[in-house]
Amino acid sequence: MSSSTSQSISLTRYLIEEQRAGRINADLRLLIEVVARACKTISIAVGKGALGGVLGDAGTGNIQGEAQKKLDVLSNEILLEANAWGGHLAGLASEEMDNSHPIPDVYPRGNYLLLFDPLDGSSNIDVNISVGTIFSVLRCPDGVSHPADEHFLQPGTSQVCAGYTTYGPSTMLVLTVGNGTHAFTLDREVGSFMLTTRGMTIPEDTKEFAVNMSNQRFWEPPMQHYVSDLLAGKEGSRGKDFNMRWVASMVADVHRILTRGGIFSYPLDSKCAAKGGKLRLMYEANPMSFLVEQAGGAANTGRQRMLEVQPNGLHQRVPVFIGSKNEVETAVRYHLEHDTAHSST
Ligand SMILES: O=P(O)(O)OC[C@H]1O[C@](O)(COP(=O)(O)O)[C@@H](O)[C@@H]1O
Ligand SMILES: [Mg+2]
Ligand SMILES: [Mg+2]
Repeated sequence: MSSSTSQSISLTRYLIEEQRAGRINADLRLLIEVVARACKTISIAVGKGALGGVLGDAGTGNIQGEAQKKLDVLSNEILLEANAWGGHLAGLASEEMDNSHPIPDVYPRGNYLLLFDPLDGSSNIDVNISVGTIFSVLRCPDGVSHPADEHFLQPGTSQVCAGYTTYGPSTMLVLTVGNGTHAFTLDREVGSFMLTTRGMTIPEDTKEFAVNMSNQRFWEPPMQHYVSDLLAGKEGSRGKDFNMRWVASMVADVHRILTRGGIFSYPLDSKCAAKGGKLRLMYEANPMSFLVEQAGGAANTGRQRMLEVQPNGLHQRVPVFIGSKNEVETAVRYHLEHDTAHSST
């Protein structure tokens, strides 16, 4: 499993190590620092809860057709403000904004594109359960000075960095720049993210699954079959008992999996089929998939490796199976066997 570090180094020191090793350049290092600083500000706002007047609905909606929470809007503004001045971006895109935003000429600009889910797990904000921020970094295509939505539509394999922050009992940042996945814990006294787990690794097998079971009757047959075999336990074809967890904050569910293994899935169901799924490819599924693959896990739509999906829209939704490698492959096998058996009919 992963190695917790007795002598913890700061995020800045870790990023300088990566830059010295030639794996990242100064611009990406500074961009990550800007995002981390914005997440510290969000962590303070989340931590204030009712005292800070940040709970409840904002009274506005987003392009997803969802009612925005005050913290969705506030977190988005904090990330926008911090990155507009950062000087490392050509453009950014967010769950809470209809279209991407090129960085205006008056600001210092860079060659990266940032995508983010400013506040993940919004349904848990008002009930004091862990929420988070998820982000993904791509390169701006050469010769493009004012990137538009289409310039962000790069497959997950093109990500140069991905991360999330969880605002829970402690605030943690989990990050990859393509050299493993590492966890940093915010030391509130010092105000710095300190490396607490270097090289997170996900066990290949697991006895723990996470899915919103209340959607069961809307699932496709292969998903019904897969989950009923999990629930059948050791008396069933899987020959072992499985436990279930569902926080309803993807960051919290995936963090548990990066820490002790498991499988998280938000499959296609007849309620969200027209939209292609519930969770968003560009700023939820792709960054989480990069982090999980870098920790030895797997991520799939049920029919395709997540990171190879060619995006067709900024807010595109996809089915998600992510976590322990062998368990994700098992879930995929149920789908492929079903599709093969039903391909002629
Ligand atoms: O409400 P459900 O069906 O349990 O869905 C929960 C899922 O929706 C999400 O809250 C969607 O993300 P946002 O909160 O960023 O919109 C995920 O974090 C979570 O995994
Ligand atoms: Mg989300
Ligand atoms: Mg969100």
